[in-house]
Amino acid sequence: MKIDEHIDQRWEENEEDHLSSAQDTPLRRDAFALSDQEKMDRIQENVKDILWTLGMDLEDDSIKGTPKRVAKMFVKEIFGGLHPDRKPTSSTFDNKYKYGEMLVEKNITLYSTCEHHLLPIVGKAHIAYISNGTVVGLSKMNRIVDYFAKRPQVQERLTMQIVKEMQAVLGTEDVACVIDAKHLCVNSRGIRDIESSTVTAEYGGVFKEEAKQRAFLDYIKLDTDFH
Ligand SMILES: Nc1nc2c(ncn2[C@@H]2O[C@H](COP(=O)(O)OP(=O)(O)OP(=O)(O)O)[C@@H](O)[C@H]2O)c(=O)[nH]1
Ligand SMILES: [Zn+2]
Repeated sequence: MKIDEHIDQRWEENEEDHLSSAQDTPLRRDAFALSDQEKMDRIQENVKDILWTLGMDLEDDSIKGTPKRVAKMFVKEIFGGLHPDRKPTSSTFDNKYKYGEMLVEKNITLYSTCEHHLLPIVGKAHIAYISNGTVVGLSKMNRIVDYFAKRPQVQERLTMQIVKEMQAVLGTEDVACVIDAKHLCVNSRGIRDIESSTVTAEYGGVFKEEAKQRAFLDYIKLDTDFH
């Protein structure tokens, strides 16, 4: 059986309704019909083909393991966050101590991959929220960033996905995220501007108010002009 027929057949067996929104990563409905191992086997052959086409000697000691390495890196590492099973479970707690101000988790290290060129995006994410009775373990914010970053991404979508997930976990709209990142597709090729970086922001609930945004940006000391 050809692999695509195989995917179709598995999809028929597992079909369930899937409502997607604008912030969702554009996945096909059969995205998880293949197992991780089947994906790695297939990608390994694809990478071998690319290297062979480029004229590389695949018998060379240093290169012969590359197709397998790249396949594993794609499926298990840099695109590992495509699979919903890998979404981190976020422990939440009652806000017993009644902390009512903004909580900011800043300078979260971010490594993602630009979906236009498959080159790295490297930067920092900053998240703020105001509890409405629930608080989340601090490290869970770093984990949420990492999960959504491990996909082919555009920075705008990544920023929105982080906010949407935090809102769902905390049961409040009052969540904000700012990302400041360098795109290697801009820095190392194409226009080759090593200095430029990209800042994106998503503000939910009370963070739509300018005063709250200012307070958040003050915490993270990002020099952003409003007008
Ligand atoms: N909006 C947005 N654009 C991105 C992001 N990452 C990369 N890009 C841009 O996607 C665009 C793709 O443009 P194309 O003209 O199709 O590709 P290209 O010919 O390689 O373009 P150059 O990079 O200008 O050489 C480029 O301008 C990238 O800078 C992102 O996260 N958000
Ligand atoms: Zn790019």
